[in-house]
Amino acid sequence: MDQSKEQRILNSVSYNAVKGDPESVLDCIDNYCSQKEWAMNVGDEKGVILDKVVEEADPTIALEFGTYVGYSAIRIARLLKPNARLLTIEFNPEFASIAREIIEIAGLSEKITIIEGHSQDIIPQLREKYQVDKVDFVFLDHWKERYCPDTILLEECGYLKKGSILLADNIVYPGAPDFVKYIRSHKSFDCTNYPSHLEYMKVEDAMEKAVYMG
Ligand SMILES: Cn1cnc(CNC(=O)c2cc(-c3ccc(F)cc3)cc(O)c2O)c1
Ligand SMILES: [Mg+2]
Repeated sequence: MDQSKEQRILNSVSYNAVKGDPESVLDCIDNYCSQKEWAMNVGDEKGVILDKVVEEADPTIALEFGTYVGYSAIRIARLLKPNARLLTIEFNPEFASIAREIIEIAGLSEKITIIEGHSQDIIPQLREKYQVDKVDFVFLDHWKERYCPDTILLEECGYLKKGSILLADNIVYPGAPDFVKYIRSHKSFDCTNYPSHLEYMKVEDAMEKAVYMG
């Protein structure tokens, strides 16, 4: 059977990246996806915005929706302090298994837990099953129509604390209009928009940061 695009990305990382070096894994994926096959990684341009917000948050517990092949999980985890960890949720089992291998090549398997399943099912389990009390940083990069309901669910489950930082990808393209309307009109969130471009393309996109004010 023909290999998937995601399998071809793994092949490229496995062949070209330096084992244990997250930067070389990121560079390999960015080179492959800008020169060979486009893929929906946050990419190098929006990746710099992600880096800056992660450094601002300096999270102990980080949460990601939409692992895909693990590019943003590596971007986040490479910046985490020694005892900090990232939980990343992916519904597609093929993506999750490719991400597990790419994260292993980056040498970040100890800092990253991949949880397979649908976000709305997993969020209520984070406290009991994954010992999560509060989340310090959340990266939303999964199905765009899930951004809003999952943010509401995080708040309802009590995982957000004063200063928790949410960062959402693809605010312009593919877009998440209900999330933007909700978060910008919610009194407990302080929002900032970061104009950028769709990964590996000259198409306009943006990221939205929302700080929970308690
Ligand atoms: C199937 N699936 C598993 N995870 C997801 C969630 N991610 C996205 O949907 C997503 C899509 C695009 C995109 C797709 C087509 C296009 F023409 C332009 C942009 C870009 C992104 O950065 C994304 O995060 C979808
Ligand atoms: Mg995205």
